[in-house]
Amino acid sequence: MSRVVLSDSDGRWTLTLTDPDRRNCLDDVTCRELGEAIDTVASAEDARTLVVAGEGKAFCAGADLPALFGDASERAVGELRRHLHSVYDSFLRLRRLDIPTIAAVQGAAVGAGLNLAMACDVRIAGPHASFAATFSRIGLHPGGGCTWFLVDALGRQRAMALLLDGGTLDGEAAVAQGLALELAEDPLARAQEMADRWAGHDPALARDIKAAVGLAAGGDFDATLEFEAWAQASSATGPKIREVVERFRK
Ligand SMILES: C/C=C/C(=O)SCCNC(=O)CCNC(=O)[C@H](O)C(C)(C)COP(=O)(O)OP(=O)(O)OC[C@H]1O[C@@H](n2cnc3c(N)ncnc32)[C@H](O)[C@@H]1OP(=O)(O)O
Repeated sequence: MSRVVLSDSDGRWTLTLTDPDRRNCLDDVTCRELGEAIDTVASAEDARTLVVAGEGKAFCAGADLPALFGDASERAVGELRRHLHSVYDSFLRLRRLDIPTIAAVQGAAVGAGLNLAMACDVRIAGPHASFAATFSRIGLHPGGGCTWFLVDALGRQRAMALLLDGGTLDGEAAVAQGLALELAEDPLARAQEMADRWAGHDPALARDIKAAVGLAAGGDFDATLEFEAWAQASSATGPKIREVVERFRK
C-alpha cells in the first residue's frame, strides 16, 4: 500500500503521509514515494499550491531509526552520508517548488519530520502539534537543513539553544517564536482554506512573491531589490492591477 497519497483539486494539491501506525516515519520506500509525489507536483502545469499533511497522531516521526541507522556502525561514513543525502533530497525537493507550500501539522514533527514541515513556506499547528529538534538528544548532529531552517525561523540564539537542548516546541510556543504561523483547531482545513485563497492569484505573481521572499530571507538585500523591481514591473501589466489603476484614474 502506498505511504504517500497525492490529490489535486484545480491545481490545489495535497500530499498526505499515510503510515499512521508507524507515525509516518521515513524509510527509503516512503522517501522514494515522497520524492515522486513532489516531482509530480513540480511538473503539473496547473499547480498553484501544495499542502503537506500526515495521517493519524503524528505529522512525521522523522527517520525510521532502525532502517536508516540500524547498521550505521558497520558502514563507512562516506557511504552513510550518501544514503542520508538521498533521504533528505527526496523531500527537500519541496523547497525547490515555485508554488506556495503549507504544512498542516496536527501532531509530532520530529527530526527529519521537523525538516519536512520546515521545508514548506508556512506551518499551521493543531492543538496536539509539536516541533522536535531532538537530534542532539539522540546523539545525532542535526541534518537535512535543520540548522538553516531553525536559524531562518527563530534567529541564531533560539536556534542554537533549541538544537543544543534537543528541545521540543508545542504549537503555542512555535507560533510565539515564529516557527509556525498560527494555531488552528483543524490545521488541515485551515491550510486548505489558505491554499484556496492563494491559488486565486495569478500564478506568476505568487511565484515571484515566493522567489523574492526567498532572496530576502537569504539576506541579500540588493539582489532582493533588483528582483522585486523586475517582478513588480512585470506584474504591472496584468489585468488586476490595471483594473485598480482604472478605478483611480481621474
Ligand atoms: C536523518 C534523520 C534523523 C532523524 O529524523 S532523528 C529523529 C528520529 N525520530 C525520533 O527520534 C522520533 C521517535 N518517535 C517518537 O518519539 C514517538 O513515536 C512519537 C512522539 C513520534 C509518537 O509517539 P506515540 O504516538 O506514543 O507513538 P509510539 O508508540 O512511540 O510509536 C508508534 C509506532 O511507531 C514506531 N515509530 C515511531 N517513530 C519511529 C521512528 N522514528 N522510527 C521507527 N519506528 C518508529 C514505534 O516503534 C511504534 O511501533 P509499534 O507500534 O510497532 O510499537
